Amino acid sequence: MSAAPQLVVHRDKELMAQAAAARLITKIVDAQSARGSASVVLTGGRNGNGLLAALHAAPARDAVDWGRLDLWWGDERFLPDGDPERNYTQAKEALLDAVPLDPARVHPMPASDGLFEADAAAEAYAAELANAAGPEDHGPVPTFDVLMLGVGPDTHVASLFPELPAVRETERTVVGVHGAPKPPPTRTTLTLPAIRAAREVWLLAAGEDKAKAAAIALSGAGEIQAPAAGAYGRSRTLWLLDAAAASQLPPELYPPAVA
Ligand SMILES: O=C(O)[C@H](O)[C@@H](O)[C@H](O)[C@H](O)COP(=O)(O)O
Repeated sequence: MSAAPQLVVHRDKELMAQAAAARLITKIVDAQSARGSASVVLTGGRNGNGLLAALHAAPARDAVDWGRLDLWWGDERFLPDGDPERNYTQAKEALLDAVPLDPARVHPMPASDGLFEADAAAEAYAAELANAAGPEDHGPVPTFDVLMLGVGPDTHVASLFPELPAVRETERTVVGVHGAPKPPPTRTTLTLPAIRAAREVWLLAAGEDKAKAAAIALSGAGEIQAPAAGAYGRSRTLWLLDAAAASQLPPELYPPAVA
């Protein structure tokens, strides 16, 4: 488990998205320089897609070698391929269709009109992750350089919702979700063990509607009641917030004490 979460608070959600995009570019470029490729897990939702749109517009965008980037998803809404509500569809619109990715290195989660129903789709994605893992990963998923997670107002991350079975999973890396409180009800999601395989986990929270969730998750809540509290990386856990989302954090967490 990484040390205590780090917090970075930006003025507003637009600046948070731009700063997070710049941070991601640097992280990818550093990984590609050190290891020849980079591995990133994308998240759905307004903050996740806002970051991708900011990355699309970033002046340094093409410092990334897009052909040597592996993209995975933290969760997916179990809908037909091309459905506008799929996280993959929205990521393509926000960024992916505008950059020269290697299609073999882009790994969307299965759609509902494919070969599988949701639970089997989750098993298939877990197998794809395991197939991509090497001896150096010491586990059933590749070592992601950055795994990004939007934070829901109820503290959910990916499709791990408070008290539901998926957040309690301790063995499998991907599971199906049924009866999700955030539509659509059927989803597939990485589990906390898979999330924790990442070198760095970045949690994105912008907007007043995330203030309570951020305060709960960062104040010692348990992961079953507050899944965001259980999302941490091997070497770093970074919360990227805007001032509105940070507005209810306890004073010992934010603002930082003046040295
Ligand atoms: O499929 C999804 O909906 C997302 O993966 C989900 O986990 C999202 O990141 C959060 O609900 C935050 O969404 P917003 O950024 O839109 O609040």
